[in-house]
Amino acid sequence: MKKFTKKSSDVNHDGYCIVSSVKPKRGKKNILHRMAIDFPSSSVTAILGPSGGGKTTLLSVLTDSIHSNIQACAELNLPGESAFVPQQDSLHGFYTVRQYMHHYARLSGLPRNKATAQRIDTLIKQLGLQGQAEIRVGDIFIKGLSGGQKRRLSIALEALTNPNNFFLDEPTSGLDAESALQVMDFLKNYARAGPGRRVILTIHQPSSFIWTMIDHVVLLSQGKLMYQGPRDEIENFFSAAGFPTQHGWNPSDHYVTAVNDEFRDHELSVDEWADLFLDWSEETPQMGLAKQARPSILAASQEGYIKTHRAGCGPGVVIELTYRYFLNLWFNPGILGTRIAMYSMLALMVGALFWELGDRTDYESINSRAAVLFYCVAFFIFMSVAVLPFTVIERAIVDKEVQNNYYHPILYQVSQGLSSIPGAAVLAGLTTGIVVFMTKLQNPEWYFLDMFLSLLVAEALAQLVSHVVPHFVIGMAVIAGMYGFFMLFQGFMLIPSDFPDWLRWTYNVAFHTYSWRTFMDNEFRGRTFDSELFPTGEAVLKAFEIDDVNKTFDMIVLVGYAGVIHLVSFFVLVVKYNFFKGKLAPLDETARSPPPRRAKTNKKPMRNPSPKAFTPAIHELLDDVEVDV
Ligand SMILES: Nc1ncnc2c1ncn2[C@@H]1O[C@H](COP(=O)(O)OP(=O)(O)OP(=O)(O)O)[C@@H](O)[C@H]1O
Repeated sequence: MKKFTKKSSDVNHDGYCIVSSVKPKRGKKNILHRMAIDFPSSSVTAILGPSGGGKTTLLSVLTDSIHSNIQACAELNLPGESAFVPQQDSLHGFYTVRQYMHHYARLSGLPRNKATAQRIDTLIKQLGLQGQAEIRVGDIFIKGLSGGQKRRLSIALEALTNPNNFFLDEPTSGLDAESALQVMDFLKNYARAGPGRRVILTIHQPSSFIWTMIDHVVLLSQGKLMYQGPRDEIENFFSAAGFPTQHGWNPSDHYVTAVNDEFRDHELSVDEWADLFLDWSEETPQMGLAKQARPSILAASQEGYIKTHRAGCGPGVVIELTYRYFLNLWFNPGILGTRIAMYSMLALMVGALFWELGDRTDYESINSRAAVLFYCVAFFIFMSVAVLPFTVIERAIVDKEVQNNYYHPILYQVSQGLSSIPGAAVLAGLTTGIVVFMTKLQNPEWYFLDMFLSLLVAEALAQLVSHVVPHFVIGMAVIAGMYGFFMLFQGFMLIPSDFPDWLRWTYNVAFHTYSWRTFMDNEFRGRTFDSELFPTGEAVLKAFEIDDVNKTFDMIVLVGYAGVIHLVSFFVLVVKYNFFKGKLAPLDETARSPPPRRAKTNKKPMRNPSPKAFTPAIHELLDDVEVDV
C-alpha cells in the first residue's frame, strides 16, 4: 500500500494537507473524511463540489480558522504567510478605494514611498478599479461601490502584502463574467509571480472560461475526496470511470453533478467515486500526493521570491486604527452626528423645562435639582448605547484583520479606548454648555468632568458588550438591562440604608452612583434654601446619605471603572481569538496511509468508455425539459 510520506518538517514549495477527520465535537458524523490533498506552488487550486460537500470546512482547516465546536485532526504544510479573503466583504464605507489601499499599506507597515504607491496603482488597475479609485466604498448611509467592486477591492487589499498562501472564499461570486475572468486572471498571475505562492479558492460554479484558468482541482462531495489533481487530468479520471464530459458541456458542471447523489440515485455512489479515485490515482503515474511539481509553471516564475509584508509595529497600528475610528466618527452620521443631534435636543429640552433653576431657592427647586441631575446621569449615559451597532458591525472587519495578522487584538482595544475620548469630550462639552447655561446649575467644570468620565465608562461598556454578543440587538438589550439595574441602585430611588441587606453591595457596583452623587455634591454643597426642612444643600446631601462624598475620589473611581472595563475587554478579545478558536489536532499515524476502501464496487474504472455510459439520470432530466419552438 502506498504511504503518504510527507512530514511537517518537509518545508518546501509543494504544499499539502492531510486530513484524518473533521467532525463536530458533539456528533459522530464526519464533516471531512480522511484525505490527502496537494497544493502545488505557483498554481491556482480550486476547491469545488456540491453544496454541503465540505468546501468551506476544508478552507477553514487550511486557514487554521475552524469553528470552536469542530474537532479537526489534520496536518498542513503551506509554508509562508497567509491571507484570507472571506466571502462576506467586511469593509469600512468611508474610505475611497485608493485611501483604503493606503490605509492597509500603513497598517501592514509597508514603507510610505513611491514603490508602495506604485504597487497600489498597479493593483487597482489589475483588478479593474481604476474608474472607482476615488469613489467611497459606501455603506448604509452612502451609495458607493457595487458588490462586485467591493469583492475586487477586498482581493486587492489582501494581495497588497504579497502573502504566499492566498485563500479566497468564493472570489467570483456576484461578479459578471468579464469581472470574474479578470479576477481569475489576476489570481493566476499572482500565483505565478513568485515561487512559494499558491492561490487556494472555493468556487461554486466556474464558467467554462474560468475552468480553464484553474491549475489544480479538489473535488469534494459529502466530505469525501472525489478527485484532487491537475485540472487537465480530471477529464481522464472521469472518462476512465465511464463518465466523460459530453461535447458542449461545462466540465465543472458535469463533475460536480456526477458526484452529487443527494437528489437522485446515480450510477456511482459517493463512496464508490471516492474508491475509484483512490484506485485510479494509484494506477496513474502522474497522480498521487504532492507529485505535481508542475515544472512548466515553476519555470514561468521568473520574478523570484517576493517577501510577504504584514503586521506593522505597535504604535503605528494604534495610531492608524485610532485615526480610522475618527474617520468613522466623522463620516458616519450614526455614530456621532445622530448622537450630537439627540444630545443637543435633549439638553435644550432640559434647559427649557428647568430654565434658570439654579437661581431658585424654594423647596420645590430642591426636588427639581435632584430630578434633573438624575435625568442627566440616566439618559445621557444611556444614549451611549448608540455606539454599539457600529462596534458590532466593525467586529467582522476586525475579525478579518486579526486573522490576517495585521495586528493583535490588544492594539485594537487600545485604539478603541483612545478613540472614545474626543467623542465623549464633544458630547460632554455640548450638554454642559447647553444645560448649565440654561439652568444656571453651578460649577460647569465639574459638571463637564463628571459627564465626560461617565460617557467614557459608558462607551467602554458598550465596546465590551459588543465583543461578546452575537448581534447588536442583543447587545442593546443587555446594556439597557444593565443600565436599568444601575439606575435602581444609584441611590436616587432609594437611599443606601433602605436597601435590603443582601443588595447593599449593588450601590457601590453601579457606576451611575459615582456620577450622580458627584453631580449632587457639585450642585448642593454650599447652597442655602428657603426651607425649614432643608435650609442648606448639605442637609439635602445628608438626606440622600451622600454628605461625605469626595468628588475627586468619585472621579478617580470612574477612571478606574473605564480602565477595568477596557482590561476585561482585552481579556475577552485574547480569549476569543486564542482559546475560543478551534485548534487543529495532530494526525495519528494511520492517517498517513490512504483511506480504507469503503464501498466494494465491481465498477472498475473503464479505460475506453463508450459515450453512452454517460450519467443516464442527467439525460433523463434533460429529456424531460420541453422546449417551445
Ligand atoms: N460547526 C459545524 N457543526 C456541525 N456541522 C457542521 C459545522 N460546519 C459545517 N457543518 C456541516 O458540514 C457540512 C459541510 O459544510 P460546509 O459549509 O463545509 O459545506 P460547503 O461545501 O461549503 O457548502 P456550501 O457550498 O453550501 O457553502 C454541512 O453538512 C454542514 O452542515
